[in-house]
Amino acid sequence: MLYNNIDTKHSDLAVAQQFKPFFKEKNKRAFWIAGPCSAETEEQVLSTARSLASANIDLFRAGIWKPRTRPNSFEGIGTQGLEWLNKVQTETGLKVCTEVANTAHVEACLKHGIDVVWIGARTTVSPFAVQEIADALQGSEVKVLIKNPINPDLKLWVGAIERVAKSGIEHIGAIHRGFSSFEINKYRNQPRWQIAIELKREFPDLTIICDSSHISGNRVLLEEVSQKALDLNYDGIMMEVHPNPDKAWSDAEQQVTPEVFAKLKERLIYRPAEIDDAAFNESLDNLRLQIDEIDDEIIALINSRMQIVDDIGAYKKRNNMSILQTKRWSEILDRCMTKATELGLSTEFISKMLETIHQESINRQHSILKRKD
Ligand SMILES: O=C(O)C(=O)C[C@]1(C(=O)O)C=C[C@@H](O)C=C1
Repeated sequence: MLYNNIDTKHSDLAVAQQFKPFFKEKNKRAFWIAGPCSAETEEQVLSTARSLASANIDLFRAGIWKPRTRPNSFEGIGTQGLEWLNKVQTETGLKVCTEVANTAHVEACLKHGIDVVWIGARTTVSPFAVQEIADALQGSEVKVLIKNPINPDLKLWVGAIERVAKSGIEHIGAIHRGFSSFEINKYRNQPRWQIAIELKREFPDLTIICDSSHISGNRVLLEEVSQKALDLNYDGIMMEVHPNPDKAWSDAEQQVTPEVFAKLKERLIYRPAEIDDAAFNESLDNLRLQIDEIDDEIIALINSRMQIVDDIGAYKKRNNMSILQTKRWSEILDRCMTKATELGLSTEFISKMLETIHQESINRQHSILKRKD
C-alpha cells in the first residue's frame, strides 16, 4: 500500500512469515545491545564487556571493520578483534556481534563463532553488497541485524531483509540508525520514525532495535531518543559504550561510560504494546470505539467539504476564475489558527492538516477545469 509516498506493497509475505523472534522475551522486555563503537585494544574490549555484563545486557557489540567516510580515519582493528570477542564470550558469557560488509568478513565471523552480525547502513544501500553477504551467510545459524540504508528508502531496507531471509537465515532483526541529511538538525542522523513504523507495520514479527547512538550523535540526546523508541514499541536499544569516551578512536561524542550507560538503562521504561489486564483492555476498546466513530465523522465531514469545493470549482469554470484564492486561503488559515490556539492544539499540526486539505481542493478543482463538458 502507498502511505506517505512509502510503497510497501512489493514485500514478499512468504518471506515475512519466516521471521523468528530475535530473543525469547520479545514483547515482554527490551533487548539491550551495547559496547564500543570500535574494538581498539584487548583490554578496552574486555573491560567494557565485564562492566556491561554486570549491567545485564543481552549482546555485546564492537566494530572490527569500520566503514569510514575518509581513508585516513581509523578503519578498524581487523580480524584480531574477533579473538578478543571470543574472549568476551568465554570470560563473561555474553553473546557478541560485529558489522560485516563483505564475504571475507562473514567467513571470518562464522569461523570465529560470532553470535550475531549486522549489516551497516552504508552496505544496505547496495543490493550487490547485500546479496554477496546473504550468499556468504547461506547455511549458517548466525543471527543477522540489518541497519536502515543511509538514505530514507524503505524499499532498500525491505529488499536487504528479504535477501537475507531468502538465504535461509531465520533470526533477522532490523536496526534503525536514522538517515543522513544535509539539513542542520539536532540529530546526527534524522530519525524519520515514520519509516521504521512502516517497516514494523509491514513485518509485525520483525525485531526492531533503535541505534540511539547514531541517531543522536551526542550523549545528551541518548535518553530522549531511546525512550521515544521504546514508547514506539521498539524491541530494544543499541548503544555505544566506551571506558573513556573522549579518547575513543571513533565516534567519541556519542559514546558513554559503562556507568552512565547502566544508570540510563535503569531509567528507561519499556512499555509493551499490549498488556494482560481485562478491565484496562475493555476501557481501551471503549475509547478506541469512540475514536473510530470520530474518524468516521471526520471523513464524512471532509467529504461534505469536498462536495462544496467541487461546486465552487464548477462556478470558477463557468466564470473563468482562478483556482487559487490567496486572500480567502489566508483568511481560512488565520481563523483556524486562532481556533486551534484557543483549544490548545498544535498550530503546526493544524496548519499541515489544512494545507493538505487545501492542496486536495486545488487538485479536484483542477480536474474539474480540465474536464471537457
Ligand atoms: O474558496 C474558494 O475559492 C475555494 O475554492 C475553496 C478553497 C478551500 O479549500 O477552502 C480552495 C481553493 C482556494 O485557494 C481557496 C479556498
